[in-house]
Amino acid sequence: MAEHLTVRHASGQGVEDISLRVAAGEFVVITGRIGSGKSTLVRGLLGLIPHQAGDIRWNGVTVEDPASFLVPPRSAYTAQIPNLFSDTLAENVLSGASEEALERALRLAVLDRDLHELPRGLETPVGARGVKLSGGQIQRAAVARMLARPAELLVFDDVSSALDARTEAQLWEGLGRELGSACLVVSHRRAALLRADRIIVLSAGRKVAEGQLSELLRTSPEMRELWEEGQA
Ligand SMILES: Nc1ncnc2c1ncn2[C@@H]1O[C@H](COP(=O)(O)OP(=O)(O)OP(=O)(O)O)[C@@H](O)[C@H]1O
Repeated sequence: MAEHLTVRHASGQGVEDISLRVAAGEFVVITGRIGSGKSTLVRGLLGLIPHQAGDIRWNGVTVEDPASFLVPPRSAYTAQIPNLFSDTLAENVLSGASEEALERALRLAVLDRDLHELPRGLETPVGARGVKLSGGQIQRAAVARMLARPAELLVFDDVSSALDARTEAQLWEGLGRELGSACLVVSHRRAALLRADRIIVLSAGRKVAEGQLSELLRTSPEMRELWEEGQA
């Protein structure tokens, strides 16, 4: 879906000449150190920041305006620091999706266990004027919102602040079991790396390795270091 993509911030930093593909149903992890360009790459890919060179494609066809095209039912995204609207938790998760989707979305996002702690459960007002949720709860609510409507491609930018390692493994396993969507996941966690069909390793804005975990652990020093430092 990206061919030779270059995305630079005003500072000049960013990612250079990255090509990546995600096939239907595939689970692809983008990993790398802090500041290696993982968020810049997914934000550029989704058209949330402009790219300076390269091409974004969907089923082989160039996408002229990714920001308006890569939305449900094609693609959905959870940002590293998402926002909730000033409304109830239920409305934030549903925002127009069907009620039947709610229970599954809450369960898959591992938010169901938090509901009894909230003063009014799903009817608790959240967002700027509502009850203050933890950073993890906000991120899980955003994941639940993403899962409440079908999308062929789910993009997660680092959910590790929302989920402990075991719960993150549960999320990836649940997605695999219950949804057929392709996943593009930014993560440094072993839970994600172990689940990955393919891993893309970034370093200083460049793709330095790509492949399956076992192969990368043999061939990529950067992957080996990341794995050994892994906090999972
Ligand atoms: N909005 C911005 N404006 C200017 N430079 C930025 C901006 N966001 C990121 N950068 C720079 O671009 C480079 C890549 O950052 P990016 O956030 O994509 O890395 P990352 O791998 O996602 O890191 P993290 O693990 O912290 O999320 C870094 O050098 C960073 O300082």
